[in-house]
Amino acid sequence: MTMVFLNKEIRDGDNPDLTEERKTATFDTNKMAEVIYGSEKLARRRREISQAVSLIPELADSKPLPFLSRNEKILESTRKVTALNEHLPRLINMNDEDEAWHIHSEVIGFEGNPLALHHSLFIPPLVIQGSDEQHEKWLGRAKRREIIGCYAQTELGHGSNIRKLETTATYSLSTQEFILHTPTINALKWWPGALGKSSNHAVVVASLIIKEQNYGPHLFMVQIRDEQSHEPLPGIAVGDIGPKMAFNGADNGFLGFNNFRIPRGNLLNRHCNVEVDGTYVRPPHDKMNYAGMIRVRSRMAAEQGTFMAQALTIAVRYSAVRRQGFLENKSQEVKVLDYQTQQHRLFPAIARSYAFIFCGFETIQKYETLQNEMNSGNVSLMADLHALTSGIKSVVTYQTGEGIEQARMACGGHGYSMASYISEIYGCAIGGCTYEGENMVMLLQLARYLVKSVELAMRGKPGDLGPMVAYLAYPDIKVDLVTGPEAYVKMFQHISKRQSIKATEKFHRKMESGVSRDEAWNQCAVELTRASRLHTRLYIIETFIRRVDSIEDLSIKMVLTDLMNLHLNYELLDVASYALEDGFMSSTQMGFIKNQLYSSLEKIRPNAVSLVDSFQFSDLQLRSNLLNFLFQVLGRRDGHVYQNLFEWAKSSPLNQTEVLPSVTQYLKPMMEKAKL
Ligand SMILES: CC/C=C\C/C=C\C/C=C\C/C=C\C/C=C\C/C=C\C=C\C(=O)SCCNC(=O)CCNC(=O)[C@H](O)C(C)(C)COP(=O)(O)OP(=O)(O)OC[C@H]1O[C@@H](n2cnc3c(N)ncnc32)[C@H](O)[C@@H]1OP(=O)(O)O
Ligand SMILES: Cc1cc2nc3c(=O)[nH]c(=O)nc-3n(C[C@H](O)[C@H](O)[C@H](O)COP(=O)(O)OP(=O)(O)OC[C@H]3O[C@@H](n4cnc5c(N)ncnc54)[C@H](O)[C@@H]3O)c2cc1C
Repeated sequence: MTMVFLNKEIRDGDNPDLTEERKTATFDTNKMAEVIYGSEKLARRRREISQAVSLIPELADSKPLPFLSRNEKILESTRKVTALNEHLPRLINMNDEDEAWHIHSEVIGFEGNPLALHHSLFIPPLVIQGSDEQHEKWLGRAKRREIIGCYAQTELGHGSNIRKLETTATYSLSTQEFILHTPTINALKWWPGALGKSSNHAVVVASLIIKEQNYGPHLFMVQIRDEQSHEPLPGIAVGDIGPKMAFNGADNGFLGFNNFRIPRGNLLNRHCNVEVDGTYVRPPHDKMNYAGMIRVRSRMAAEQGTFMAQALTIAVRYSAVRRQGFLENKSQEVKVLDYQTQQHRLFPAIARSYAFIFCGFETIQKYETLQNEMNSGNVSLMADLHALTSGIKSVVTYQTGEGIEQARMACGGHGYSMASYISEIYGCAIGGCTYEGENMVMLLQLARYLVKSVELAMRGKPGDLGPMVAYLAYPDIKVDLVTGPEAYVKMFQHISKRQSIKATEKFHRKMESGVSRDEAWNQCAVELTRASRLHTRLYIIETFIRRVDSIEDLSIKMVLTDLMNLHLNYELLDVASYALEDGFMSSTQMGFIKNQLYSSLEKIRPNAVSLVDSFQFSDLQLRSNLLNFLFQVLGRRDGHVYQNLFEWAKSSPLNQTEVLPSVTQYLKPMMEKAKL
């Protein structure tokens, strides 16, 4: 197989409609990939990895995954991930997390696997919260995969409100051990990925109790299964929680403890500790134990942006080969991509994918700075990054869900088939609205920060506002949108500021009228979450503009400017009512935004296929290659969807026999009976 990524390069046998699209592009997709992934080297490495993977047959799916049972899915994902691990040292730089993520998502896809959480949720908290001694003890073993782990925090009864987790870790002075216990059914750990059947270790989050005092949630390293037999250890009840909307190649699980003892040294104690005599040593920040969650949230914008980009690659390519209906020329049906409604469905989502990826790389860097600062004892950046990532995680997951669903609908009936792969992407991505902090809960976390910031501004202390919220104290000066992106930012700042102030004032008025603080907060919660969304969308816009400003290559800058303008107009139109309400935006400006939006769609049209080609997802990653094996087929780079859809249907297990037992056992007798 030849892997070809240059948009202008034409491959024999590709669907001519797609070839035509690639010819009209005004830029080089390899150059765009450098911008998306950060550098020539990073983009090239991704291509090299995809190329290498494509040459190893055992890394491909052996069957179309939707036709497999749950057990078969887990077996298949485990087969692939263990085969992959054998090849990894040769294929990637083992210290590079992005390369690891890329190769896993290529080989495993969205079905998950029993090691996915080992790398993303078990090792990181051990690194962040474990002492050097603890790293010595477990980290090497974990990295070598001598042990398999997961992150067990959520319980049957509590996920969002961590302070109320019921699993206890009681310090025993006499034996210098912690006794882990699950006092009620509600306290069973519930959801942790890879816990059910695969892990033999877990980082367990439990309430630390010393001399009957509760010190809140802390992290403990716990062995849950025997390393030889893989049987649960005495005092442990563990199992799978059953099938989910997606991610069924992974075994999310439950876990209960019956007075299960672990040594004192198993409390992850880089930042806090329990001394032999039971003295508690506080961490430098109250929420230090939550740092791992900030880390994961900081990675979600780029991750979700990539998920949406995959669905869009499938939908845009398909829309360029799907012909249905007529425009002016009645002798040939048009590509559905030529319909304005189709463009409006897909192009703003392409812009959001780019925006999320750009924003995501910034937040990952911010987290790395935080991590370095924390290691040297400075925790002052935690509050800001917690607020920022809480908002970003919520907005990107929701909008990614919207974008993927639009991609599905854009593929008509074939989008609803699992052959499109879009439902699997959707099922996995939409989980992001819930995992790593339910979206409303996280928006309300950001709202706390915004309310405090507005209060500072109201108290005449704008100098105390961080750069992220400085605009809350800016004066209102009308803007002329014709002048370009800065004016859009100012308009958005006004909208966001006004909503934050309105929500804060409402909250204050409620309290002044005698309503308790918590009740007043709840009565303003919808307005508060609106403020958080606006603030976050403003932040994403600003990162997009910053990124485009930094680009030197003219052809790339031009097409990304078109995409950015589309984003600016789409986003502003979506929230225009906030600015129309107080007259900050005129109806003439509203008309201008709409016209700009429609003209952006036209400008993007010739580059649409190349904009998605630039993500450089392989056919394997999109589950769209149908070489020796049968996979999902809609997003194929070569555009040959129809014959492959037919092959896919033929491979359905239902078609392996002409007459099914459902017919012989039930339908046939029913019809016979009806004849009597
Ligand atoms: C190598 C790659 C391998 C494989 C890849 C293969 C394939 C890829 C393809 C697909 C994979 C895709 C996806 C994966 C699929 C599944 C996901 C799997 C994992 C999911 C994991 C989880 O979900 S883990 C559990 C996460 N749980 C949560 O997030 C819980 C949310 N709740 C909380 O965080 C807290 O309870 C709370 C923050 C909401 C409230 O905490 P609380 O203690 O009650 O605090 P408050 O009283 O509200 O606030 C007090 C002050 O504290 C401040 N605060 C709170 N948190 C923080 C913080 N983290 N940092 C700093 N400050 C914080 C808060 O702001 C308050 O401050 P004030 O000043 O206002 O007082
Ligand atoms: C695919 C997947 C993988 C997961 N993997 C893991 C894992 O590996 N490890 C792990 O520990 N956990 C994991 N989880 C669990 C996940 O983190 C929790 O489900 C999530 O944090 C939400 O908590 P919850 O289930 O308690 O939701 P709830 O909090 O019960 O949410 C229910 C509703 O209540 C609302 N609500 C709750 N509190 C408030 C509030 N204060 N204000 C306003 N509204 C509120 C929510 O907005 C929501 O609408 C996973 C979950 C999923 C779906």
